[in-house]
Amino acid sequence: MPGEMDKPLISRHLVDSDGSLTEALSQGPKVGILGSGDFARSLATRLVGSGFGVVVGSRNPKRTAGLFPAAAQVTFQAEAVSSPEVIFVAVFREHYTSLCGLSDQLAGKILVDVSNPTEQQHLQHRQSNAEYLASLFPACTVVKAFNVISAWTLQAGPRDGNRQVPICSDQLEAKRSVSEMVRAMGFTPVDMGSLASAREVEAMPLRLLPGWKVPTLLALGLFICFYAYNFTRDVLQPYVQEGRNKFYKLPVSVVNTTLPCVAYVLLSLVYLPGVLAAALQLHRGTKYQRFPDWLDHWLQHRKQIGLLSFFCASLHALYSFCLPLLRSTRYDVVNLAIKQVLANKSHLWVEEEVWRMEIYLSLGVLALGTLSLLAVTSLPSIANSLNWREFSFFQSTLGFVALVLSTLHTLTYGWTRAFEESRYKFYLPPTFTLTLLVPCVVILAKGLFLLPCFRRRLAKIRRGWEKDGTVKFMLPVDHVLAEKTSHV
Ligand SMILES: Cc1cc2nc3c(=O)[nH]c(=O)nc-3n(C[C@H](O)[C@H](O)[C@H](O)COP(=O)(O)OP(=O)(O)OC[C@H]3O[C@@H](n4cnc5c(N)ncnc54)[C@H](O)[C@@H]3O)c2cc1C
Ligand SMILES: NC(=O)C1=CN([C@@H]2O[C@H](COP(=O)(O)OP(=O)(O)OC[C@H]3O[C@@H](n4cnc5c(N)ncnc54)[C@H](OP(=O)(O)O)[C@@H]3O)[C@@H](O)[C@H]2O)C=CC1
Ligand code: HEM
Ligand SMILES: [Cu+2]
Ligand SMILES: [Fe+3]
Repeated sequence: MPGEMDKPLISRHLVDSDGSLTEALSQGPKVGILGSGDFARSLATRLVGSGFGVVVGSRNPKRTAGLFPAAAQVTFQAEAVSSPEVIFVAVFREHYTSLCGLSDQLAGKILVDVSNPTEQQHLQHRQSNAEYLASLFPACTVVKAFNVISAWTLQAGPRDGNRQVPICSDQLEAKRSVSEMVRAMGFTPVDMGSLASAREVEAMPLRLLPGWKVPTLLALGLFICFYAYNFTRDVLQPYVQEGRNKFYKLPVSVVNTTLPCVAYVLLSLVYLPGVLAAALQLHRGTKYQRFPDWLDHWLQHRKQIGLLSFFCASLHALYSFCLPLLRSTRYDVVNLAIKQVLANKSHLWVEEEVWRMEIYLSLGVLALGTLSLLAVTSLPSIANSLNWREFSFFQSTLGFVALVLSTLHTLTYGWTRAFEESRYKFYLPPTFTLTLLVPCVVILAKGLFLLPCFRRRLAKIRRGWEKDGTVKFMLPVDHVLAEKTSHV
């Protein structure tokens, strides 16, 4: 649509000194909106605020006019669609057919489909809402846009909501015009290709934190298992075997021996797939073979698993700082002091215990500090400012350091407890011993891969070297060429 659409959609001149927007708007090309609901109102507000001329088409303009900004014109649908080239269809899919009476006036115009299907509709319809609209108005060009932006973000502006607006259409020109509008409204257009991808764009708002489901279920599962184990050892066993009531431990103490174990196991599960991947590449002698699906999926969920580990470790640190505040801790301290006095002992000081505590707490703090660096670098705005070597340094190298520090923290906390019979309750070993297996495998394997023979081979493989040397690619056999070159 040359001419009208060539002009920038938004007239760049500033509004008049008296701030009256209406004159400014009359010059810029008008934008039409069909529908007068929540989305239409927010869209009109944003468009007016971005300097566009807006005309709203409603079945009942009298009733709805008062809801729109003064600068927007609210009239009947037929009148609203006569002049604008771009018209937003802010009605639900089930009401598209009610617009068919406007087909003649709409012919040749750009219709922007902003609709979202419900989960159930999305599964029920094979055709996306946008493609359905295009089938009802074959003389129009349909562009899918703005469906992932809520009416609130549209109204408030992109500062506190999602800024990206996925756009798709079969007509490049139409996509360009709408992209310009998107930018003028302060959002960022993301080209999603042809209208065939409208279904994928309509699925976006239906997803809830993709990629977090499996890691969250894993963390929850680990928490339940470790909590049950600690409850059995720390509460049930004293109750059953010694008649001592330790149920008061449930809210804090048992949680603070469960959370660290979850954090620590999750952290090791972040680095285990990398080790398995490296072992596979060494074994196959190439990087040009896909990892098995389960490993691929695991590698793609490391960020979520890592952040959940950091979350649990942070809660564990907070709980640990609260331990001295517990009433039970105070009673224990006073009772211990009385016992000391009654036993006529003055000086309670176990050098080894003092050192043990000093060391494992300090290691815990260092481990958490290192993990927070990883958490910070996984924020998109920070990650985008790092090159892949810097990102890998933080995520891979520092991540491994955090794993080693957490292991030392756990070992020094455990100290010799794993070898003291009294620590076994119902014959169950101290909880920290269960957490050590996976991290130690990862640390040993990573240590192994640092040996020059493995490190050099891995580096070669990652630069494209292959074990059996020949890189298999076949040139088309050309007999004449073969003839000519055979006696070279
Ligand atoms: C708090 C926290 C936040 C995290 N945030 C993120 C995040 O934002 N994004 C993220 O991805 N992870 C994140 N992680 C997970 C983890 O830190 C990273 O995935 C890290 O890169 C894993 O490093 P690695 O050494 O295990 O494996 P990698 O260095 O990723 O390598 C894994 C395997 O892939 C193969 N490989 C690696 N490089 C190459 C190459 N150049 N060519 C061919 N094959 C190669 C090798 O087999 C290697 O062993 C986070 C973890 C934590 C604890
Ligand atoms: N609300 C939001 O945050 C978002 C909404 N959207 C999409 O925007 C579109 C509109 O949503 P929303 O504004 O919330 O919905 P509303 O119900 O608030 O408004 C829909 C409008 O459609 C018109 N309409 C209602 N019933 C009929 C009918 N039977 N026949 C013809 N037209 C009818 C009405 O306008 P009138 O009476 O003036 O003709 C009504 O104002 C939907 O497709 C939605 O998926 C997309 C992203 C976010
Ligand atoms: C500021 C940081 C930290 C502090 C102050 C801290 C403190 C503590 C304390 C006080 C205990 C003993 C808990 C109890 O018996 O009640 C403990 C145990 C433990 N901590 Fe930490 N810790 C920190 C960070 C971490 C991190 C980052 C990890 C691993 C990701 C971790 C993993 C563990 C484990 C596995 C145990 C043993 C739990 C058990 O088996 O009972 N800690 N820590
Ligand atoms: Cu649908
Ligand atoms: Fe997944």
